[in-house]
Amino acid sequence: MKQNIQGLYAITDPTLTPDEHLLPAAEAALFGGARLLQYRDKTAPPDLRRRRASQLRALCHEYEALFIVNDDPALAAEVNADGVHIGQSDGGIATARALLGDNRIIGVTCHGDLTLAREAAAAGADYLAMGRFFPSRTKPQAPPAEIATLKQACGEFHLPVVAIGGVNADNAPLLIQAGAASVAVIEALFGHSDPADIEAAARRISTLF
Ligand SMILES: Cc1ncc(COP(=O)(O)OP(=O)(O)O)c(N)n1
Ligand SMILES: Cc1nc(C(=O)O)sc1CCOP(=O)(O)O
Ligand SMILES: [Mg+2]
Repeated sequence: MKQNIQGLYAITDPTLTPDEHLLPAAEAALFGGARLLQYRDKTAPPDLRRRRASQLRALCHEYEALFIVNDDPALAAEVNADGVHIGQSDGGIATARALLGDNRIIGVTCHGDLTLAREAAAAGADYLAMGRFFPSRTKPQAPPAEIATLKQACGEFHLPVVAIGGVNADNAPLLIQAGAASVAVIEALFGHSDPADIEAAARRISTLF
């Protein structure tokens, strides 16, 4: 499972994709080639989050893609997700590892900071997420990161590095050439409402790998 952290990493967004369209939108991204899918919803009530996370896990596994839950290691454990993504304020790697065990994936936000990346790698992260590399309308306040730092991280760590922030089919090649194992994308996929357009956008990015 951990060796499959590679390729297009789709991340859901409740503002861009209303709940009633979540499953068809996610399926379109998977059909277009997404290899990982993260459920990122900070606003849905707990029951709905549980139900959607279980449904997305099943969908991802139909496409042999990895299913990751954002922010919430307890939910990831409860729905038997493949892993969790945590930021610098999301409770720490040790807590997540205690809930998820050694076989699940823990991804960690390291911004553009090699010190954070070294700490995350030493604490047992399975992938390092760096960004944001381009302006992002989804998370404009995310601190900017340099592609030179991405290149350095990809050379230094024996872990996959995921690049995020304003990524689309036109700029993704810069990140892949720098060594990113995966690019994480929200708006360039889910900014489309027609599933056929989501699928086409996913395919354009997926074929870059
Ligand atoms: C793959 C990936 N990389 C970075 C993030 C950002 O995580 P975080 O810093 O915790 O911010 P939020 O997503 O929780 O707003 C991510 N989710 N996924
Ligand atoms: C959730 C998130 N985290 C970031 C970081 O830099 O840590 S950038 C970001 C938003 C990514 O969405 P889009 O592809 O629409 O820019
Ligand atoms: Mg977070």
